[in-house]
Amino acid sequence: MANVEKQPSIIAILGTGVWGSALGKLLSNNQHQVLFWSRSNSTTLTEIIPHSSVIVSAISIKGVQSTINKLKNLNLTPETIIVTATKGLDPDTTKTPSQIWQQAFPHNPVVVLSGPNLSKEIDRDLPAATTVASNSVVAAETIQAIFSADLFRVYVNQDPLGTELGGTLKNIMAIAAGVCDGMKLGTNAKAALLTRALPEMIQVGTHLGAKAETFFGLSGLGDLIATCDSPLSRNYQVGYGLAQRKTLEEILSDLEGTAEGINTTQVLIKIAHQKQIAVPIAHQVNLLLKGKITPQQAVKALMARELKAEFHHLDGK
Ligand SMILES: NC(=O)C1=CN([C@@H]2O[C@H](COP(=O)(O)OP(=O)(O)OC[C@H]3O[C@@H](n4cnc5c(N)ncnc54)[C@H](O)[C@@H]3O)[C@@H](O)[C@H]2O)C=CC1
Ligand SMILES: O=C(CO)COP(=O)(O)O
Repeated sequence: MANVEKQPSIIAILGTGVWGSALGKLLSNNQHQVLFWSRSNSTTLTEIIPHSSVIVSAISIKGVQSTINKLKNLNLTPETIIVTATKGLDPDTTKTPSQIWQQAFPHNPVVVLSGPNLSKEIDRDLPAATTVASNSVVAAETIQAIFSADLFRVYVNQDPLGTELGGTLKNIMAIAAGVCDGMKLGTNAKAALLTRALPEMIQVGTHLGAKAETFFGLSGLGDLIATCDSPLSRNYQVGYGLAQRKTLEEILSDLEGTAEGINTTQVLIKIAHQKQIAVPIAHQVNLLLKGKITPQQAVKALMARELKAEFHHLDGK
């Protein structure tokens, strides 16, 4: 890590859901002053943004653009670092949250924070690691210093898109993993699913400009392992419920917080169609979410795919 001072900063957190609250707690424990904003509390953005050197967004994807629109009138200084912790894709533009933030604030450094970070475990002070990624190494190292703690280890990465897509795409795979466990398909099936999920994520990521190696890091493989193996994951819970033949409406009515994978699946299918990328697992998750197939039919379809070499470079396709 570069020689970045761990001085107390004033940090605005946008979104007071479970992730925004957990991030706020980490920062308060590091002696930073945390100012929270959410659409439902009485504090206004005008009251907190001008005082903050860092803005952390932990808003679900559906609220990112409207929150940015509110911030645009506030004349951010170009030194203000924007950190995005959202794991989703915009349904209208298919953009990632960091792309939306960067487009709105082209002169500000934008840092992606993503990793295997189930908020309930972090709230219980269990050890965890994450990645902060940016085109600005200085900004990423500043955020690394601000968040790092005895129980929260932060790595820097220079591939913000790959870091963001790892955390976003694994939500689709977490739905599939929940289905797999809910159907009690066994350990072999789960291992096969997760192992094939990773190259599917890499295929999409590299088509969109991310580096393949990023997907082997905390934000890719790390988050895939965490979310696909934990009943704490809301996306996993969605898949588990589908395997029990609950409707999506029934599942969502019991769900605590946001399962971004539902929207991400739809957006990914759109991207995959436009760019002609094969996304077999996401395709089955999409059909399941839409109620067009049963979990059993999804398994059958994945098992019946055309036989092929394990790695693309082996058959040149
Ligand atoms: N909970 C977790 O363990 C983690 C969650 N994330 C990501 O962080 C994001 C937030 O997740 P959670 O806090 O878990 O969800 P949550 O459902 O608990 O909170 C969502 C937050 O977004 C805000 N929001 C939603 N729509 C909005 C709108 N139209 N305008 C303004 N604000 C709006 C809500 O008010 C709330 O503050 C998601 O993208 C999630 O994938 C990332 C890492 C870990
Ligand atoms: O991204 C997460 C953990 O890293 C949280 O997963 P869920 O959104 O599925 O709960």
